[in-house]
Amino acid sequence: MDNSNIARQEAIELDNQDKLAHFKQEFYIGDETLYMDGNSLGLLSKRAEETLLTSLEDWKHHAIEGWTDGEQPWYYMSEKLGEMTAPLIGAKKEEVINTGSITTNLHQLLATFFKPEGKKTKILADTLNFPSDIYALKSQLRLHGLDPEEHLIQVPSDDGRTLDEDTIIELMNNDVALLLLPSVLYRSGQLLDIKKLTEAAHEKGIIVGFDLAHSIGALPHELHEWEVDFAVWCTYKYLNSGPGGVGGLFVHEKHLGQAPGLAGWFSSRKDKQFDMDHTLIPAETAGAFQIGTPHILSSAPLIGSLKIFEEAGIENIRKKSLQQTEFMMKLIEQELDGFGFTIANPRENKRRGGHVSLEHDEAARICKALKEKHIIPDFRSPNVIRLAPIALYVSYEDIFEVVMHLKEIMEKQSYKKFENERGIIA
Ligand SMILES: Cc1ncc(COP(=O)(O)O)c(C=O)c1O
Ligand SMILES: Nc1ccccc1C(=O)C[C@H](N)C(=O)O
Repeated sequence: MDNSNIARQEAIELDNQDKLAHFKQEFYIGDETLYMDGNSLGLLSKRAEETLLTSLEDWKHHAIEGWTDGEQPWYYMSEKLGEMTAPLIGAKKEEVINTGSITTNLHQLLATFFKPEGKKTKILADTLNFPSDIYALKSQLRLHGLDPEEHLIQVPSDDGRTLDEDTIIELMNNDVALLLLPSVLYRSGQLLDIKKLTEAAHEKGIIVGFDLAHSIGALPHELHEWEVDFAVWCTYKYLNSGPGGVGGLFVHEKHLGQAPGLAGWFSSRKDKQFDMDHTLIPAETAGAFQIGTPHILSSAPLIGSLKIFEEAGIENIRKKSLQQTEFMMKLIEQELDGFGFTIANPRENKRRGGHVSLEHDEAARICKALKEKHIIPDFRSPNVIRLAPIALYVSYEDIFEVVMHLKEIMEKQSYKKFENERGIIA
């Protein structure tokens, strides 16, 4: 048997031993498709579909009464989802609420926690974070009358892929009021040491926020114990809530009880909200950081989806995800040697998230060639192919197939018939 046949055999054996394998049947995907893009948009599960349909039924049968009656009362849905999400991030249920999007939640929490005072007026972030977070930071600085050129410090990267925690810590000086970082970097998949960074920042009196977009649902967190001040995330990636699915936020217990920077009537204590008083009495939970009416139809699928996480267990998901990405990297090294690929994510388990980051000069058109073969990766400019074998619905055999198709594309140079440019949505 040649090496690729040995690898196929290994994939089949790993699938046979896999205790999470049965979850794959719960997700919708074309028979021919090998979906590697669950880190951008997760797949629809039957359970998410069911809980969305339940909310439609509640609307159909209860109309306005659906806020309190019906199977999934809308008035409490964001809190219920917060409670279901808490175990995925190591939080108490009061510390979590399902609301907004990453960017709007970030605005809310910056409006609440960024309080420039005296010399402490700067925000520390990095040069590799997703642009939306940086736009939010700059606009919040401007709202305070501060010039981002001077007040936003962005930690540089030596290799353009990863960040060095010690360099970040060196930049935590007494001028810094707030630190915002991604837990996992969206391009390279590097997982930062949240605990170490939080401890170091707190020693300098810096408020710490994390963007969990690329880690929630992929790996466990201990936000309460690590004393992270706040966190934001989306639910449409690893949590499979659907396009535009409502996001979430975490505020540490020690900050609960304070008024939200951006208030609205859904920031209210639930029993007080309909008093319609013009003085806000904020919820004593993370619910206080909601603003307006919750987007029920974009929240309901998450109920079903999170039930799958409750059953599967985030520790088991992480274990499988690490084994799958390891298997994928091993195959890439074995089968794609000499074709010009670089594995850009860190190799140690404790420094990587749920996707493999492959760099290639022809990445944009290699992605197009993969899509022609019904393999869905994503491309991130200028040269990254992201491949995310999602533990809940990708098998080891799927991973084997993806790498073998990639090999064929490179051998036949079939990518050359495409332009090496990104599409409108990369
Ligand atoms: C790290 C990160 N932050 C922020 C965003 C933007 O989030 P949203 O559009 O939900 O505000 C994304 C992806 O869309 C992301 O990957
Ligand atoms: N929200 C989206 C809407 C349309 C297309 C992609 C996205 C993404 O989420 C991209 C993702 N944040 C990324 O890591 O690149």
